[in-house]
Amino acid sequence: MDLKRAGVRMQVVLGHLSRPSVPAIVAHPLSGPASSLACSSPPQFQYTLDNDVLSLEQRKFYEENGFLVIKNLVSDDDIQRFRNEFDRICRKEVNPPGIVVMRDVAIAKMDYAPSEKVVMKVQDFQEDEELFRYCTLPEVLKYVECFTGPNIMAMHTMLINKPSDTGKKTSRHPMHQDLHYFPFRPSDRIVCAWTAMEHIDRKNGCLVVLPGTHKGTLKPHGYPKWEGGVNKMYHGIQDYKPDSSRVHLVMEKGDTVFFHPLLIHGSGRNKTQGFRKAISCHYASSDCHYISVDGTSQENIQDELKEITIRRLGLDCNIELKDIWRFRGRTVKGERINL
Ligand SMILES: CCCCCCCCCC(=O)SCCNC(=O)CCNC(=O)[C@H](O)C(C)(C)COP(=O)(O)OP(=O)(O)OC[C@H]1O[C@@H](n2cnc3c(N)ncnc32)[C@H](O)[C@@H]1OP(=O)(O)O
Ligand SMILES: Nc1ncnc2c1ncn2[C@@H]1O[C@H](COP(=O)(O)OP(=O)(O)OP(=O)(O)O)[C@@H](O)[C@H]1O
Ligand SMILES: O=C(O)CCC(=O)C(=O)O
Ligand SMILES: [Fe+2]
Ligand SMILES: [Mg+2]
Repeated sequence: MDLKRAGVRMQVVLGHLSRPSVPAIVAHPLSGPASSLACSSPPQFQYTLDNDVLSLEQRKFYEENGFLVIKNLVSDDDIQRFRNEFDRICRKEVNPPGIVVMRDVAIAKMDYAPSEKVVMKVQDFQEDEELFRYCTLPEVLKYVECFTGPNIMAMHTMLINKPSDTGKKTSRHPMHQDLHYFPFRPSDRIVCAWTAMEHIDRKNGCLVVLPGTHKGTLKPHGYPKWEGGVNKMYHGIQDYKPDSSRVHLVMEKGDTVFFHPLLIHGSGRNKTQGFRKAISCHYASSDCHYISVDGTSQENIQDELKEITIRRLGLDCNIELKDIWRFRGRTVKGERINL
C-alpha cells in the first residue's frame, strides 16, 4: 500500500468520538483575512465552509479527498426505526406518496410476495415521516452545514438494500459521479450523507471511492456493457479504468460518510447471503440554482428521469426537469431560496 492510500485509511478511522481538539491558534486563521497570522497566508479552502464542527485535519482531508467518514454518528435506535419502516414499506403496510420501490433487474419480472427480500432500494421517501427523520437528524445536519452552508435542502433520498448477488453481478453499482443526476449548481454546495445500517465491507459490497476525483470535472456517463444486465438508471463513467487506485470504505453500523457529488464512487457485489443496508440523502444549499442540461452529457439521464416521471404520474404533457426536482426537494434548515 502506498503512503497516500495509507493516509486515507488512517483518516477514515478518525471519527467524531476520537476527533482531536483543534487548538484555537489553528482555528482562527481560517475564519477570515483579519487574522493575527495574516503574514503566513491562510489555507485556501474551496470545498468546505468556515465552521467550528470539523477539525482542521478533517477539513483538509475533505478538501484533498472529497469525502469524510464520521464514525458512530447515527444511533442504533434510529437505525432500528429506519429498518422497521423500510420493512413496512416493502410489505406494503404503508405507501407514502412519491416513493419509488425498486427491485433488482435480475428479479424485476418475477412474481414474488412483497417483502424486504425483493426490494433493492426505495427512493424519494420525502413524504415518509419515519424515514425522512434521517434527513433531519441534527447530528447529520451539523456536518452537512459545513459543506452547504445554513440554508439546507434535502434533494434526494434513498435506502439501499443491496441484495445477495444472483451470480449475474447486477448487485454492483458502477463507478459514477452523483452530479450526473443533478441539474443544479454549484457542485461544491452539494453533499451526500450515506450511513451504514450495519457492518459493511467488501464481502457485502461496500462503497468504493477514488480519492481526489472531486477536483475533476463531470464525466460522460452511460449504461456499462455488463453481460448480466444493469439496473435502470445505473449509469457509469464510460472511460472508467479498472486499475485506478480505489479505496474500499469499511464502515460500522451508524458510521456516516459525507462526500462530494463529483467524487467517483460505486459499490461491489454483495457476496453474502444477507442484504446490505444503507440510508442516504443528497443535500444542497438552497442558494444553488437550476441549470439547463440541454446539449450536455447529462441529457441522457434527464430524459430517462422525465420519461419515468411522466409515465408514473400519467401525464400527457411534457414536464420541466426543474419542476421534478422542486417537487421532491424539502427544506430541512434555514430558508428556501432558489431551489
Ligand atoms: C433520479 C435521480 C437520482 C439521483 C441520485 C443520485 C445518485 C443516484 C445514483 C442512483 O441510484 S441511479 C439510480 C436511480 N434510480 C432510480 O431513479 C430508480 C428508478 N427506478 C424506477 O423508476 C422504477 O423502479 C422502475 C421504473 C425501474 C420500475 O418501476 P415499477 O416497479 O413501478 O415498474 P414496473 O414493475 O411496471 O416495471 C416497468 C418496467 O421496468 C422494468 N424494471 C423494473 N425494475 C427494473 C430494474 N431494476 N432495472 C431495469 N428495469 C427494471 C420492468 O421489467 C418493466 O419493464 P417492461 O416495461 O419491459 O415490462
Ligand atoms: N471491470 C470493471 N468495469 C467497470 N467497473 C468495475 C469493474 N470491476 C469493478 N467495477 C466497479 O468497481 C466497484 C467496486 O467493485 P469491487 O471490485 O469492489 O467489487 P466486485 O468486483 O463486485 O467484488 P470483488 O472485487 O471484491 O470480488 C463497483 O462500482 C464495480 O461496479
Ligand atoms: O449504496 C450503494 O451501493 C451506492 C449507492 C450510490 O452510490 C448511489 O446511489 O448514488
Ligand atoms: Fe452514487
Ligand atoms: Mg472486483
